[in-house]
Amino acid sequence: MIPTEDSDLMSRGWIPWFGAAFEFGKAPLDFIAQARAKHGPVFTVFAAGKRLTFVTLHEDFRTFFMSKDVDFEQAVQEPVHNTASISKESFYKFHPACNSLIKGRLTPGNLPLLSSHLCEEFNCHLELLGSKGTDGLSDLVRSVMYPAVMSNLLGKSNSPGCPATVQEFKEKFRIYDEGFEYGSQLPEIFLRKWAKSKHWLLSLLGDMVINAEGNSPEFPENGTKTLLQHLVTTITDKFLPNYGLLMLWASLANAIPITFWALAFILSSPSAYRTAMEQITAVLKDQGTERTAVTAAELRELSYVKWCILEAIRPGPRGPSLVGWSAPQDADKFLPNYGLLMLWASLANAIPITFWALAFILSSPSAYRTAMEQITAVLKDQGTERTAVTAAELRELSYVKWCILEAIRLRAPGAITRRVVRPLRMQNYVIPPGDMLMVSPYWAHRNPEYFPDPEEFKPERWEKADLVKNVFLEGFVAFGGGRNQCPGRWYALMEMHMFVTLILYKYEFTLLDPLPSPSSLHLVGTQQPDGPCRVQYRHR
Ligand code: HEM
Repeated sequence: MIPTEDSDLMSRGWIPWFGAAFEFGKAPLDFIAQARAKHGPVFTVFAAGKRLTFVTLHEDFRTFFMSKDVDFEQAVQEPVHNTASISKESFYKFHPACNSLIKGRLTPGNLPLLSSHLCEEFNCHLELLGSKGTDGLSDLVRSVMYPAVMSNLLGKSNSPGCPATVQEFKEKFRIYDEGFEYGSQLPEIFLRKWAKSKHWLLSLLGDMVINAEGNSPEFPENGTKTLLQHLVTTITDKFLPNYGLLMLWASLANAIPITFWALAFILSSPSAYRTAMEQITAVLKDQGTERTAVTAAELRELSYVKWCILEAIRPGPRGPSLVGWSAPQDADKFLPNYGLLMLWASLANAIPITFWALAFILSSPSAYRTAMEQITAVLKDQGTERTAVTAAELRELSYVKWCILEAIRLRAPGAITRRVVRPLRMQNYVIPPGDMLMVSPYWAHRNPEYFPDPEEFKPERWEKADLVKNVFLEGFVAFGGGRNQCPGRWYALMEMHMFVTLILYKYEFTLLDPLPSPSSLHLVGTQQPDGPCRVQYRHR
């Protein structure tokens, strides 16, 4: 245990503290629960060279999300650098614009611009599953959702087209996603296979950015561009004022001081002054001094004056040196890297959750019955080949949405983080600047005060949430909170809701394995299953 570091503040508790990298690293999710039971609601773990201070009481979450003494960007900058090779400078410059862009494009009001295209893509990729088969449920969900969501957010030409390219993408993305947590903390040389996948994905994103730069709207029916096209425009446009500034700077900052030095050198050297003046008067002859013309031809004859200028430019102990600028090429240097981050954020959480939602529904006879009754009542007797699911129909499919929210609750991200930038008071403690402040949505959702029978899959609990007004249940923090709350949450809910509805409407399933447990290996993001979950499926 160590004392708090700010003795000026009134509350001077001792934060329970322990160096526990090894136990923590083995199964971090389990470790958090054990540490909380043993040490109370606020405790610090020293792991991977960092102090991680966990806050576990709901009453402290508001401070975590809203306090000006904690910072999101400072918490994630280094992981972003390690996982997407974005420089610190570029990250601080572009992150706010990227965040506002995604938030703005994926508001509930904008989703109808994307949803009918997404529905077509789901239909098309679901048909590729064939009329029957046996597969891992998780793999099956990925095979359909990856290409459909990529087409919807990045553009049709940027979505893996044939089964072989889908397979290749799935494999590279799986390695990248599974190693994301370690990759965010360790240099690439310790993670060769992971680094290879990362560079493969970066190069893929490089090609995608080139495709996106064409900039004609991807969805001509409503003039909408893809999220990637908007990202390209945002980053390039944000740089435009910088180009302008650089050009202004370049045109003034060097030439004018050099002119000063050339004059100063000439005036302080009698022989240089004499020679320069002889040449100038010989060339310009006896023009008037009021409007004196100096033509290009005359400049060519004024060689000595030019030498004086070149001598002033020459870097040396007394002379100024010219600073070059190469920033224009840097403007979009990191575009593929931002693209990769966006791609990861859009696939890494929603797709495992879709797997869990389906697995929970299929393994609970009553949930399955209720969901199917609702789906068949709402979609009526449309054909199962090209099934349209509109926004209005999704609104009627409330039970399916509850199932999805319940799956998110049970498999919520292991931890989200902020960096403490000024001493932060919480409970009886003062948390010192530099600490990484951690909240675990996974454990927060297991607090029986907010979620009775917390381990049970109970979709009905969501009846109390005002989902029409987009309000979740109290205590639900799967999407984080405050200024940096997940900007993709409304899109995530829409895509999962639509996909689960479609696949259950089109196919009958038989579970071949018991419901797997969640793996406690990772803190970043939603959980993966820790064992197989195979299904047999057949077209209805
Ligand atoms: C079930 C699905 C999802 C979950 C549980 C989830 C959860 C989260 C969480 C917890 C954060 C951090 C928030 C914080 O620290 O307060 C986050 C950030 C983010 N999410 Fe999601 N997310 C999901 C789906 C998506 C989707 C589908 C997209 C994009 C289409 C997306 C885009 C992002 C982005 C870009 C960020 C980073 C925001 C920033 O840098 O400020 N997410 N998400």
